Amino acid sequence: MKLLEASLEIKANLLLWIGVLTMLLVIFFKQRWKHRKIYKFMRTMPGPPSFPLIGSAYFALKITDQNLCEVLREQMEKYPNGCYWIKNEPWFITGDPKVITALLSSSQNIHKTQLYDYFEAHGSGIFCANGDSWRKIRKTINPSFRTNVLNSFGASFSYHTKTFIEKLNEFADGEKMVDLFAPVHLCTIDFVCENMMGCRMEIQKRNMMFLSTNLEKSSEMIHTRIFNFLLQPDLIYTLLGKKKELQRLVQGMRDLAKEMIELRTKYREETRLSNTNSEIVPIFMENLLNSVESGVTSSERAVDETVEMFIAGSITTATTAAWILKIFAQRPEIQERAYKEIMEINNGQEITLEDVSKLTYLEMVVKETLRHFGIPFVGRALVEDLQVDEKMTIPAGVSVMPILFVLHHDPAFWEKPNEFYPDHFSQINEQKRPKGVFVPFLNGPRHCPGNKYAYQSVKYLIANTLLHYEFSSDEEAPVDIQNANYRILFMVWPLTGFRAKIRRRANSPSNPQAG
Ligand code: HEM
Repeated sequence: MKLLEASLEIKANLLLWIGVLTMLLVIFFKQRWKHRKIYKFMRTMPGPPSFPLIGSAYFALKITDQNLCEVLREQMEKYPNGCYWIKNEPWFITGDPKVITALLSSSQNIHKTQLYDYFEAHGSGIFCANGDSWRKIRKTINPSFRTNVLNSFGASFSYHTKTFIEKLNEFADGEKMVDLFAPVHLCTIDFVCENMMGCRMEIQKRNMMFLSTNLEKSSEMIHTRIFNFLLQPDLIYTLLGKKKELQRLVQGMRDLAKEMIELRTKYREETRLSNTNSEIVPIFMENLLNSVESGVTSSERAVDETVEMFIAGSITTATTAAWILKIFAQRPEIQERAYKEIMEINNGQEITLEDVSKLTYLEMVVKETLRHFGIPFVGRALVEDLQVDEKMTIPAGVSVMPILFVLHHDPAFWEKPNEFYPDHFSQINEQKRPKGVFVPFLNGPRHCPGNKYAYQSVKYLIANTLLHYEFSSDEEAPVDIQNANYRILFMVWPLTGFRAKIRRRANSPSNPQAG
């Protein structure tokens, strides 16, 4: 009897196991069938070998804070259009202009990949938003970047640049190598606070250095997490105390955002009460507060949007301007040509916002800086099949990572891909180059709305600074720019910092000894 019971139990167990196994197989094959297009695409395209559980993510194990560009470059050389299984997700990593152009011009494939979720530590605003939430906020902010609004920033640029020029005098002994990033960043923060938020916060005069150093640290932590799978689970991140540290670093920016929202709200109320009919320029904060008043945006979300605009508008322009000063210091012939152009505009007097469009050589320098050191890659999760050409369609469900630094160094389009050579952007060379191979601000529906503002503010700051100071360096200019190591903090950063020696020009307009 006991024997019979035992045999029945074994049979029942066996049946149970067969049932479970069949169910798992059904789920597995259903998934494979549902995603058959993805599996087929991933099989047919080249890519590194993939292993159970980790897929092909093992290549990321070599990544440190300082060699990300190098590792990606290595991978791209092996697989220029490469398929990777990363944590069970299909990725297509590419520097191919055809794929990048098709992706950026798609009106449907504008979803950011999951990697952007880590940026929510800074705020859940437009940068990470998708779907309707993104559409609503993008519609709200677009008018803030129209030409008439941008043209109204002249007085603010002039005021804060004068403060910057005064501050730089502290370091202008012509001897010491000084890291220029924080002073430049405080100035671009002052620009953004006044031009985007309508608040003169005097960040430079109040020496609010922590805003720059904290943003540098928090951005570094977020970028490290993106490429370190061990740090990705929330539980581990919290237990290691990193979540708390990030919150602490971001707090100062959130407090500043709240302060600016309060100030601008008060200003709007006072303007309404005083019944003045003066026209209010629709800067970013005006549009945002209108959207809060009409119930489209919540007050909490308005803080997130303010923080994100603060970051997007300040750290990118500061990185670009600081790179340019570093390059001037290492390449006196480029500095001299830019200086000559600036001197010819107003005979050595202040460059105004209207003058900025005449600075064609300086614009070439800005573009060449963005070609080498701009945002190195972006990511989009396809929600619809992406037809690249008659031979290639990337199926929905794949995440695509366009590597802009590979596109921007493709020898097919650049005469001296690895050199700093502003003439890549001479009128003739620009006309020869196909569209879509230089996209530091992307193209299409999700392009950077701040592109014109970025050129305007960087050119304004550099031109007026160069009238007063000359830069030099102890560091040699690298011969092969692309094959060096860099950090990534939104954009590409030098490992040695943005260091240069500063000397006040004898004929500087504010030099008491100037003739
Ligand atoms: C040299 C300076 C800049 C560069 C190279 C740059 C580049 C970019 C790029 C590549 C993106 C797309 C990022 C992605 O999809 O992952 C982007 C987005 C964005 N940028 Fe810029 N940017 C610069 C300056 C600015 C400025 C000055 C502002 C505002 C004042 C700004 C505001 C934004 C915003 C709000 C987004 C998100 C747009 C959206 O998702 O719809 N950027 N930027």
